[in-house]
Amino acid sequence: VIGGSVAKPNSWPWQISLQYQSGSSWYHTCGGSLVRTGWVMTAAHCVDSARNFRVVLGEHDLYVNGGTEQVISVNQIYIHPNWNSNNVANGYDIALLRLSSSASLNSYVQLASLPPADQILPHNNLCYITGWGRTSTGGSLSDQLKEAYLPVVDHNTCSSGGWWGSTVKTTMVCAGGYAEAGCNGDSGGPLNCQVNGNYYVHGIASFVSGLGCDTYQKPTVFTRVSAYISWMDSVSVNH
Ligand SMILES: C[C@H](NC(=O)[C@H](CCCC[NH3+])NC(=O)C(F)(F)F)C(=O)Nc1ccc(C(F)(F)F)cc1
Repeated sequence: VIGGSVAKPNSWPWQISLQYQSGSSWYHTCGGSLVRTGWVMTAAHCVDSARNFRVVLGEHDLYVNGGTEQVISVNQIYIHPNWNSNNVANGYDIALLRLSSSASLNSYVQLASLPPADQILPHNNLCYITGWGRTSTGGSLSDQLKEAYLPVVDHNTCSSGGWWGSTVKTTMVCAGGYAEAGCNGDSGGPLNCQVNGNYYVHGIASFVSGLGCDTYQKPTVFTRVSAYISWMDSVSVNH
């Protein structure tokens, strides 16, 4: 996350750290959201490599054991069937991870609220991106979970010339500020949007400009969660 600030610990209790194993160590690679006690929602591009993954719930500082963490291995990965790893502009950058055991819900670990199917937020709707991603383009990951104010940029604006143009589809949500953005390592994490006083996960961090995470008129692009409610229901009810 570029800009913003360090979040109050566990103030986004559905946020998870998706980690992969290399040798005997584990590394943060993406964010995600706990959507059922046994299911995590993340980006397809985070899990389309043949790696061993685990999720860490109740996490704040990646390098400090705060005593609130729950580490659970990933049993099964369900990537959207239309996802094409060579074309993130196509969309479908969404995956569901089946956990090997259920998370214990408490004040540090809670389920995300998902929006109703097909809900579209208005321009400038209040949202926050959260994640442990790079804090500057090419910089290092954040040790502690960060949050940044990222108001919605409506599709009309986001898909216009000089902005993302036709790269952005209606199955995506754009959000951005002038100095705030998602960056590598925030992928898969939530865009937390306030609707009638409650926070809902409306986006899954998908991509930023290859020219830099906070490039002018290239707001962070998220998978629009409300476009995939029925797909998620069909996966979880059948597995
Ligand atoms: C370097 C930059 N990285 C990203 O945007 C990465 C992974 C994107 C998946 C692509 N396999 N995503 C992020 O950093 C995220 F946090 F914003 F989600 C990138 O690849 N950007 C990018 C790629 C393709 C396209 C386009 F859709 F145009 F093909 C636009 C931007």
